[in-house]
Amino acid sequence: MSQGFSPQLGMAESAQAPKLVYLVTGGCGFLGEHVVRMLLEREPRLRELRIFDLHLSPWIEELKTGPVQVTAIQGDVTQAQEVAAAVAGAHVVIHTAGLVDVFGRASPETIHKVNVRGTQNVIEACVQTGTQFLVYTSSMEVVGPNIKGHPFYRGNEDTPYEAVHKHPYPCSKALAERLVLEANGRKVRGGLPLVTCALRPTGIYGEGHQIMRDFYRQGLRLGGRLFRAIPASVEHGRVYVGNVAWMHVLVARELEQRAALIGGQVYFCYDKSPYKSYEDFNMEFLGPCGLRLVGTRPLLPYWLLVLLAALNALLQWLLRPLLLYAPLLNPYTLAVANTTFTVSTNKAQRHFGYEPLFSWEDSRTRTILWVQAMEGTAQ
Ligand SMILES: NC(=O)C1=CN([C@@H]2O[C@H](COP(=O)(O)OP(=O)(O)OC[C@H]3O[C@@H](n4cnc5c(N)ncnc54)[C@H](O)[C@@H]3O)[C@@H](O)[C@H]2O)C=CC1
Ligand SMILES: C[C@@H](CO)CCC[C@@H](C)[C@H]1CC[C@H]2[C@@H]3[C@H](O)CC4=CC(=O)CC[C@]4(C)[C@H]3CC[C@]12C
Repeated sequence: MSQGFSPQLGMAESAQAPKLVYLVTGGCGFLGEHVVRMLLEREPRLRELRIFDLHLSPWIEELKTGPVQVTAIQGDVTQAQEVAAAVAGAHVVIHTAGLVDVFGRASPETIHKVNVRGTQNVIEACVQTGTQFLVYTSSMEVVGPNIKGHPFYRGNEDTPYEAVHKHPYPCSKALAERLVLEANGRKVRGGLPLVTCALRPTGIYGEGHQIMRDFYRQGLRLGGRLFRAIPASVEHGRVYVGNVAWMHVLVARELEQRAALIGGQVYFCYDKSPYKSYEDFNMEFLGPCGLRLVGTRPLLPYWLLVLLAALNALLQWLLRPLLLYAPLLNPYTLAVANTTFTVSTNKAQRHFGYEPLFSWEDSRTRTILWVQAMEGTAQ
């Protein structure tokens, strides 16, 4: 049961009638929306695009006027039947849906259920319905930073690193990634092998990034200032959302032709974004929007930040019966922000010809324009 998926876009093939059906889970999320739009722009063989999400966004309606059939499916990845119904007949699944929570908003059980069991449901749906190609959005968090705070400096997919986690989010992403990679080669309905791979973005930024929005609003509340908490020397890997989306589209396109090479592999998502600390990187966008980062060195000593983070965790636990207290600073986010983790690799280029679609200058400009368009700029 070959589904006629030919990733090499030869002239003859691209001129053929579009026939592929793609499913994007989490297609209304920050990354998912960019993947959806990128597919519509850059996958000429697309006949139908299914967008599966717990919460459907109104912008989907605008996409329905184009030549590709856009099907919105409100559903829950934790419900195996809903997933199987959405996957049936799809050639490719891009599984970006996930619960991204490092602030203690959701319980560890819920994070596990959505990220691990949800991924298991997607895999089983592919097997049952005969869908052969699965791209999973993993995360740098699968590798690190680890609980020991070891730096990962310009590492690649083969760099040795002790990946030990305790927090529910990285634990769930690591388990889910393992499930996806182990499923590579399983026979799907019809007898062909499932081909899977996992993409590991570092911290994604760009239009629609909720945490950037939060920092911007916090800066406005503080009179146009943010206060440095992390030393400028701690490098944190970042990658532009458009390039992450492009990597998903490209690897999905290449999965059949290069199944032996790509199947069962992991790829960090990378581009030409500069290596900087989390806060200095954010200032690349927030600075031109009128915010200022106060201090060349952290204003508070590290031990005090550790204490404040622990206090926040305690308050979260104490207040839980009454209200949800989930500030940005907690022991986990402090450890991640304060540990160098950057990647330097060309594996995606070698395996499936990935080059960033957006230069650093473009990525920066697009993100600045998005921040400026937010209500009440600080200028
Ligand atoms: N934001 C980041 O910096 C990074 C994100 N990632 C991964 O990228 C993926 C997308 O993340 P973001 O776009 O940032 O998050 P997001 O929260 O903006 O998007 C996730 C989407 O999944 C949907 N979703 C959640 N639970 C669901 C369920 N039970 N059933 C169906 N849909 C469900 C949400 O409604 C949302 O639209 C996630 O898998 C995340 O782990 C990886 C590395 C970095
Ligand atoms: C100490 C604070 C002072 O300003 C700064 C706190 C920043 C944190 C909220 C972020 C620092 C690093 C971020 C994480 C990182 O980019 C890797 C991630 C990968 C994912 O898969 C999901 C998101 C995240 C965990 C991201 C979350 C926010 C930070 C911890």
